[in-house]
Amino acid sequence: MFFASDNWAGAHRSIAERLLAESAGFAPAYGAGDLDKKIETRFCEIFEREVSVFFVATGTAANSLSLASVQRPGGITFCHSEAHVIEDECGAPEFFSGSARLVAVDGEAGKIDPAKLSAKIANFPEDALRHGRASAVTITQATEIGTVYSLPEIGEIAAISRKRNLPLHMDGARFANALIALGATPAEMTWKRGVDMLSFGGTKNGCWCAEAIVFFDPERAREMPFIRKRAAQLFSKSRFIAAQFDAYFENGLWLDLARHSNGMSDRLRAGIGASNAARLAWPTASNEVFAVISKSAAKTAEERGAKFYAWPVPAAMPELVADGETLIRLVTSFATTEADVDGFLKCLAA
Ligand SMILES: Cc1ncc(COP(=O)(O)O)c(C=O)c1O
Ligand SMILES: C[C@@H](O)[C@H](N)C(=O)O
Repeated sequence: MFFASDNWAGAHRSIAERLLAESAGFAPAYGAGDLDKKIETRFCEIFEREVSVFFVATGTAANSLSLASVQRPGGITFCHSEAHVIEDECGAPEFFSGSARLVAVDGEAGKIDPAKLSAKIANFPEDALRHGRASAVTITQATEIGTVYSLPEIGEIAAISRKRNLPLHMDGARFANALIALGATPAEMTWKRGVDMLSFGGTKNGCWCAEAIVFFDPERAREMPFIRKRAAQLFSKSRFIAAQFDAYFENGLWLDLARHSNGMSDRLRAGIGASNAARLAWPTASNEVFAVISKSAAKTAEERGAKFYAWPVPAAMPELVADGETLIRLVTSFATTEADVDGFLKCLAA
């Protein structure tokens, strides 16, 4: 019963087998091989347009280097107040961009509030020498708290960004989960709504270590080869990232894995919703569930082997948890089974 994070899951068998198959023989290094080119073409097909793709090792690298590529001296990137880039990346976005700053924007359900974004951007006029210059906006899809931006919501954030000619980045560490939750296509959920750059995550959805930066306008990608190499993120044996994506995309495996993962969270959501020993903290749509349970139920679950994290009560929801209760985060993955979910739900009823 492993619900701590999809980062705990292993690699899907098909991806592991493809890595093994690729491990023999020789191929040009540093992204110059045929398989690298094949995957770059595959990304263009998936997004229905010419894109530029850069493999990196982690989601943090994908986020930080994407934002670094559009920064300017005194630059400001606007993100949600609970965004991974501002809460969990140890200053990497600021570091790799040469000290650009992150400015938090509030919004309900883990999503940037458009009106608050407009107001924050207005605080940074183009000639604000001391205050800093608005340089980019970033949204997380699916968000850190398991919600997803609707297509119109993405379009609204993009329209605000575009008014000030600010590139819009999407942290897609759980991109496939959001696609399945919305029933959208990759193009509909990104460039067709005004997204300029994407951190495309494969690691949390069955890959061993496969992340990519995707630019929807190759002109914007001109500096990325140098930014990536300077950050020591250019894989010499890049074909092993390409091999993972090759299996990941083959026959739609990536979407099947996300569909399963979201489905296991659906099972959790239904079980918790029907329980009189727990309740959903807020509605979620991806592979993350946040629940309020009694501390005794949490203890029972942990004693029975369940792994999950307590989660900080959002500042905007001070009344969420009563005495004797705790807020927990449950994350499902491609490897989660119905037995895992049902076993956890039984702990709540114990
Ligand atoms: C929403 C989100 N973005 C980015 C990341 C960063 O990924 P990594 O831990 O691979 O740097 C994570 C990590 O799980 C995440 O949850
Ligand atoms: C904890 C957080 O940093 C990590 N990205 C996760 O989702 O598990």
